[in-house]
Amino acid sequence: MVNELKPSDFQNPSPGAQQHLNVFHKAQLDAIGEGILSINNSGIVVLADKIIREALGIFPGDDLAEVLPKLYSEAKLTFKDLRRRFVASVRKGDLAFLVMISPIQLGVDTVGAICVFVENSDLEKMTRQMRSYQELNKELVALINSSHEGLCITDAKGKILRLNPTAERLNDIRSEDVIGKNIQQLVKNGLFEDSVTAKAIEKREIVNLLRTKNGRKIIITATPVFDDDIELIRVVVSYRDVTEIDRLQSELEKKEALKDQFQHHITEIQQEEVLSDSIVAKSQCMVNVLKQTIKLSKVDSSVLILGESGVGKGLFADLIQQNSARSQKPMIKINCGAIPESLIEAELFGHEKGAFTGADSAKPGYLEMADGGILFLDEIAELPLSSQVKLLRFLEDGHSTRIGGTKSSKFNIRILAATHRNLEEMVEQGKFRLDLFYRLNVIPLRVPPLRDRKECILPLLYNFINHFGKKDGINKRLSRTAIDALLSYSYPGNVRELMNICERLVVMTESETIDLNDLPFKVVNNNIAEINETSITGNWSRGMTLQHALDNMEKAILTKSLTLFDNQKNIASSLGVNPSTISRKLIKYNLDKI
Ligand SMILES: Nc1ncnc2c1ncn2[C@@H]1O[C@H](COP(=O)(O)OP(=O)(O)OP(=O)(O)O)[C@@H](O)[C@H]1O
Repeated sequence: MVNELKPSDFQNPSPGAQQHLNVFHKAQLDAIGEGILSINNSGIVVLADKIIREALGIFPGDDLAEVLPKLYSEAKLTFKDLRRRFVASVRKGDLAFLVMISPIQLGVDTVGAICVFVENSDLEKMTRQMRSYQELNKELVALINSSHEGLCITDAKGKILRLNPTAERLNDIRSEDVIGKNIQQLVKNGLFEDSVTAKAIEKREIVNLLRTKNGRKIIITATPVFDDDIELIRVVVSYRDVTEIDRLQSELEKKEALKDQFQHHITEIQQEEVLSDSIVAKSQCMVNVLKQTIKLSKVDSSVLILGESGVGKGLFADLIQQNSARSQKPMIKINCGAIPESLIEAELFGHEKGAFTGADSAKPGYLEMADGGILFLDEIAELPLSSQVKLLRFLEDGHSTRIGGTKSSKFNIRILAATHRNLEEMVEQGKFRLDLFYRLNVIPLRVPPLRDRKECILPLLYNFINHFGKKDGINKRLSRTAIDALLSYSYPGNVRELMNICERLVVMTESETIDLNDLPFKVVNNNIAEINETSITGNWSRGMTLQHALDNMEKAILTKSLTLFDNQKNIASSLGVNPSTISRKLIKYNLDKI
């Protein structure tokens, strides 16, 4: 072996120089740090570096087909197609390698192959990670590109990195014209309309903007993205076209408004039907109560109907039932004041056979009978306290047990209650349970007394005179003076009293016209009685003579009568004196000029 190589040894080495060169080659191979192995085209190992020898135990002269058959079969493919190829996971014992096979050619002939082994455990992990990153990237690109929202991604300085097709369309630009360019510069050049990215970069926070372009409303949102060290790395700008949403929203609003209008019409039609039908309501306050009633019919809450006796509370309960979803189901009415206290619970909750003396057979209660429908508790204030507790229990959980029974049953009932009493006052006095009051008073409905809705009186009069006239086949009419007197009356018994007066007048009046004289005494004298009451206490005082007090009273009566009646004849008839007396007294009190 020669100690030093001469330049000519590299062209045409002598055997000694060749030996010297081989040492270099071997050392170079070993120094690379990867396993390197070469085979001839029969698969016999020609060269094997230190790693191959020591780690894999493969030496020159070994048959690769025997020591690494998988690698050999891949090498054979390389002999054929002369392509470099990678073989993952070539294993020997515990070791795994990634091997790159490259052909060795001498002129046009393939004389063998060289295999470079790279230890694979870390590489394999990295390759797997890389593959999953690649897949993730593909997913991300697919996601971005298929998004209906426009997306533009820039780096921390505003350089555009990516733009999806929606963003291209909404901004009227092409990716190839803008990618790699700075967004602020593009904005300056008028190519891009976006002032949010710069702001998001500057403020390092999300920035929103509403832009209208070509009749389309677009919400632009720039969201800064930070790395783990809170360094700004990207800005994601989204473009959301809200034109369609806006249009749908306004369409929805229009539809809602239309629906409300229809609903309103339906309610009005229902109200008209109701008004022309069973309930006479002329004054505004009564019309309002009717409207409220129609509305609350549609919900399923308990209603407490309040109002003086005879105002029509029962009628309103009927109206709620007729207009409710339970109209086809029973409405059971109980007058709590009309049932003896000892029987009320048995009536309400029912009883089993033999539950008490006289209970010869089992009987369902009103609650059972009203199941699915409505229970109307009229005169609820008259319900005894003991029964109030039981009713409350039922209202709380919908369960009820017959008296003498053990099985409780659940009923679905809407409760309506009515009273002419002041329940709040009764609660204060301990006569009515506060908890029951709250349960019943979910929706209070107050029916005004007739004196507070004077416009209703005349229609009610006509309604009942016609009604009773038709019933008896009699056609009656009211004289002007009779109407005046009936309009002035205070009706403490409300509509019920008015109705009774009408029935009496139709039946009792002989002539076709009902006149003042036909009216009941209380109606004719109603106003005089009112005057009397205030006059006696108001006009008489100590030291005043009886004659003086009587004169004062007479003058007050005449003054009031003049406002109530058209002429002296009617005043005389109303006060039961001669017209000449009235004329004389009017002169006496200087009232004849009025
Ligand atoms: N607005 C109205 N139009 C027509 N009839 C009415 C009207 N209001 C009441 N009535 C009639 O007057 C009568 C008395 O009405 P209702 O019995 O409903 O009064 P109420 O307030 O329940 O009285 P109570 O508190 O005494 O039970 C009924 O015959 C009813 O039909």
